[in-house]
Amino acid sequence: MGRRIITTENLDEDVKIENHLRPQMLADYIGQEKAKETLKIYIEAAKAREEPLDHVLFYGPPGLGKTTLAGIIANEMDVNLKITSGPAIEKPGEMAAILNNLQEGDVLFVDEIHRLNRQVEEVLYPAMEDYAIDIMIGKGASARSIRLELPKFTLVGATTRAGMLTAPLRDRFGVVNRMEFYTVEELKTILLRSAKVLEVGIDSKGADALARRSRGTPRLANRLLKRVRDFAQVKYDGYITEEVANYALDLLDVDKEGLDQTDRRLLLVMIEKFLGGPVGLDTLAAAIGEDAGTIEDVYEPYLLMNGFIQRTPRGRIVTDHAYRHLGISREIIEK
Ligand SMILES: Nc1ncnc2c1ncn2[C@@H]1O[C@H](COP(=O)(O)OP(=O)(O)OP(=O)(O)O)[C@@H](O)[C@H]1O
Ligand SMILES: [Mg+2]
Repeated sequence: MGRRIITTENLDEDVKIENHLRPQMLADYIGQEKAKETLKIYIEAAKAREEPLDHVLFYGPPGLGKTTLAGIIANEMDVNLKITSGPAIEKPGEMAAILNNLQEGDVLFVDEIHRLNRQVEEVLYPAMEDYAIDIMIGKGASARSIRLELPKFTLVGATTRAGMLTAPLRDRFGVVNRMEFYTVEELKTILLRSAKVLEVGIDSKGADALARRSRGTPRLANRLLKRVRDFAQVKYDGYITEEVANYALDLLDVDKEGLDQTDRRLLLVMIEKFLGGPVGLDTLAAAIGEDAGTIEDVYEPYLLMNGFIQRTPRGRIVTDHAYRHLGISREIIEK
């Protein structure tokens, strides 16, 4: 499959622009009102008690601002941010070393935390609960375990797959936040702010057109902005209006509802091969040649939220809204 512009995964080109587009403080962070509200209270309370913030877990689809929030927590608490990820840590000793090098109050951000292996994860249990790790000394019969005290720290975990976290790990987070898709209004605000940072001219209707096609996801909004900017520069006089935005987005094959080719192909396969469903996740995954987990975490949430598909006990079904959007008549298919 070709690279999707609409993919919400982190592409290399994003990393460059993302870092200076990331809001640094809570007040600049748009949307996610519920998460923001809770964090604000916990941060204030922790600061007043001069204690580290309780461990925080963020979960939800990619590109909704989990990493950004981890950075903001560190900034608001005025402490260091250390970043690692589940797949990056292979041995318990590596995790122990990272923990042992933290300073009092630091934030340790563990991205893709559901991908930690079991032994590494077990190091986190006493670390999170008692700020201590148990280390084995010696070998064989003389082996014994000693307890090493750690500085008090805050673990911030992020995952796209909350269902894959083990219960003991999940239970050790004091604050658990689900990330929501952003509204068009929120995305518009983010886009106007990003345009300012990138020094791109854009009017309100241009921002609106981009926001509508960003799949509720700030990362995509910023990426589309960048693509459309290039386009405006070459084809128009560098200014993004509604017309420029729509023209560029049509060329990029992102439709009015923010669906790209992969989304549409998923719906079409469901309609053409499975008469609109119900079809099971694994069957669907095999039919379009994608991993079932990727469909579930990356493609499906947006399609579900916007009523293109529904989940039933017997599998996924395509809705009337999707048929209308694709311009396909249900009757013709069902004959
Ligand atoms: N609330 C927000 N306000 C403004 N910009 C945002 C906001 N949330 C995210 N962004 C922008 O979107 C980009 C992606 O956000 P971020 O990297 O935090 O997502 P993520 O949830 O960590 O994604 P992943 O699951 O792929 O790691 C960032 O560069 C940031 O500029
Ligand atoms: Mg991230």
